[in-house]
Amino acid sequence: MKTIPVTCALIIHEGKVLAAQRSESMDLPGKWEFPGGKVEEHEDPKECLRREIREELGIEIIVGEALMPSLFSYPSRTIRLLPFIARWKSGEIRMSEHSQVLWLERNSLLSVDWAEADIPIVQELHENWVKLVVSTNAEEHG
Ligand SMILES: Nc1nc2c([nH]c(=O)n2[C@@H]2O[C@H](COP(=O)(O)OP(=O)(O)OP(=O)(O)O)[C@@H](O)[C@H]2O)c(=O)[nH]1
Repeated sequence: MKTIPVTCALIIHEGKVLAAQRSESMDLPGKWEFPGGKVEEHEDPKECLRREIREELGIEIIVGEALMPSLFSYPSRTIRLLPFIARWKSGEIRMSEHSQVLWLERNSLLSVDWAEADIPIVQELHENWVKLVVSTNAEEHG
């Protein structure tokens, strides 16, 4: 089976990370994820992520460091999830696909029901919170 590349954004703002809940009309309904989506043919992953976030949340982001990809097989498909640290650049969040979003702190990061493919990424973020979140937050405040 073909592996599907999927980008996702760990959007850091005010020392928190944005998590989005998949709605009933999506697959994995009710599961939490980092927003993003499938990379189109010949598309640059960072460009894909900026496009997906614009479509799903209506905001512009600055895409930064790539984290370790997560390869995961669901019963019907195998995905390679490509996570990137990102910052909120402009716009107001308007959800077009998700049922809700939450800004999570380190101590609430493990409390939501993550999509299985996201778990290694969530763990990496939890372990490296200071490096990944606190330093991104410092950049945000220049
Ligand atoms: N965006 C995103 N998708 C994820 C994550 N974790 C995870 O397992 N997935 C899975 O990756 C696949 C692609 O996600 P998607 O539905 O957001 O992609 P898309 O918007 O391009 O899809 P579509 O245009 O086919 O509707 C889905 O099967 C989704 O369940 C995640 O953190 N972010």
